[in-house]
Amino acid sequence: MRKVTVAIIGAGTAGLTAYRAARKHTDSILLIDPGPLGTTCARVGCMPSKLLIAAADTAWHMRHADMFGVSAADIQVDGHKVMQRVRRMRDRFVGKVLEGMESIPEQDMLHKPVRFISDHLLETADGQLIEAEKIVIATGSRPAVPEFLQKAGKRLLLNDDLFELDTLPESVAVFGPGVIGLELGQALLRLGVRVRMFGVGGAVGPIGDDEIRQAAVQCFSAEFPLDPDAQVKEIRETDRAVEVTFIHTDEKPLTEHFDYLLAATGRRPNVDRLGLDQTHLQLDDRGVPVFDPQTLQCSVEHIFIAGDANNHLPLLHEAADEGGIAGRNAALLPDVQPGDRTVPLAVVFSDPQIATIGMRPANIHEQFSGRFAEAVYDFAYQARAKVLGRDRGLMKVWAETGSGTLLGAEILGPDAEHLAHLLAWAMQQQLSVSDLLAMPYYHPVLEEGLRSLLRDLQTRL
Ligand SMILES: Cc1cc2nc3c(=O)[nH]c(=O)nc-3n(C[C@H](O)[C@H](O)[C@H](O)COP(=O)(O)OP(=O)(O)OC[C@H]3O[C@@H](n4cnc5c(N)ncnc54)[C@H](O)[C@@H]3O)c2cc1C
Ligand SMILES: NC(=O)c1ccc[n+]([C@@H]2O[C@H](COP(=O)([O-])OP(=O)(O)OC[C@H]3O[C@@H](n4cnc5c(N)ncnc54)[C@H](O)[C@@H]3O)[C@@H](O)[C@H]2O)c1
Repeated sequence: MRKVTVAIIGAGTAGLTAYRAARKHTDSILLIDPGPLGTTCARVGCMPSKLLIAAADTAWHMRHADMFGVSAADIQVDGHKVMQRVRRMRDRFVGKVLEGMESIPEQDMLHKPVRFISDHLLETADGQLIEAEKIVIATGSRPAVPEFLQKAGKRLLLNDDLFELDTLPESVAVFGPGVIGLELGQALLRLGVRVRMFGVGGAVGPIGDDEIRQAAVQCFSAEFPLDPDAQVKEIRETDRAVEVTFIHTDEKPLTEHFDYLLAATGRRPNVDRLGLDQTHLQLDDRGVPVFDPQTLQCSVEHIFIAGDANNHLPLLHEAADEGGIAGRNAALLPDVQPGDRTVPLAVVFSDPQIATIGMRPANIHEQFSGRFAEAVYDFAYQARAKVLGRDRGLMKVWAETGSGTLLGAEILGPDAEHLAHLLAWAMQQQLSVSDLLAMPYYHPVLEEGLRSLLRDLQTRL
């Protein structure tokens, strides 16, 4: 039996940062992962999706060049070349991660999946035992595919599969207008793929505010058929397609055929195959260990959980931050300290982009009832957005009455990624509306739209 001070299960973003943080305090450490290595973000997540979107944006701008009096005639999208670049660049990003892992001594790694057989004991499939004083779970997540979508058979695509396609398909039915569905579905559409998007319950992306959600539905459905609350009657795999029967706007059933069905219906943490029932860990109703988001410590004091595995904030920068906190706390147990968590920030790389910053609207309504004000801004009136031909979307900011402290914001609009950072950084510094209004604003820039919103918000405080 191998005995170690710290075992880290999963060598993705969270696991690797946990390893580096723990390694500062102990040499007795084991990083366990059967692979494929290289992180979800670089292999099948953030990076290949952004590469596909970059190609799609280029095609879209060329197609819309006419509005500026510029003609880009005969635009061709070469599906093979698009996918080749996605994979070539993706492989570089993965290569960088693997290169970074070369500094990890081979004796610190175990390339096998493990399960718990007790609070301190892990076992590989071939019976190898590892006794660990402290354990960090960092096993990530995988797509959650509802049973009825499985009827698409071999025409069912997950994000992992999409990037392996040799060329672009002719048509794709996208299930789930969440973050992945919007990003990949819109990118495919802009590359010339026929896309129809189906949702449930009306949700679009991570948007919490109803007015912004409705604006998003309007915006996206002007570009492709999107039903955020679809009634899908049947999914069937045929010899040459996947057949989707759904209730159309005229209340009649309609059947359409697609090359593929892309399931983007959410992700589930990889904790169900870890043998957690063999431990004393307290689990929530989804089977995820209950944990403290500040320290990442679970109910069994020597076990920590970081990254997508805890399903708290399944984003790259959060996985990295959590890995660092969990690795440090595991190594130094019982000296467990709350780590620095940053203001919540999420960006969807659709067009228009979507961003959520700080507290969610529902929480603001609950926790600041009668003590907050909000203001909304329509990008249709924004000079810079009009110049760029990208004047679609809404932005909302919430602030506490009296103090004027910024509480949260949601943006559907051009370059939301940058405005979102500005707001997140301001919130992290606990700036107020008047603090932000005292900042310089150039002309003509998108930030002037934020200033108009803040002036309006100031009058409501
Ligand atoms: C299509 C897509 C696009 C995305 N885009 C963005 C984006 O633009 N921005 C952003 O912030 N986030 C994005 N994300 C989310 C981001 O990729 C994840 O939040 C992040 O990669 C999670 O890191 P992690 O370390 O928790 O998991 P991972 O990187 O998945 O690492 C988990 C590791 O655990 C290993 N493992 C699993 N089970 C076991 C076991 N039993 N034993 C040992 N090892 C095991 C796996 O092999 C894997 O290496 C995207 C995700 C997807 C799917
Ligand atoms: N830009 C980014 O930061 C980025 C990009 C991609 C993924 N991610 C991360 O990955 C996570 C997972 O992304 P995701 O898009 O899979 O999940 P998600 O939770 O964002 O969206 C899932 C969507 O599927 C819908 N849905 C569920 N069941 C359905 C069904 N049967 N039919 C139709 N629709 C259904 C949900 O209502 C929701 O709108 C995100 O929450 C995010 O944390 C981040």
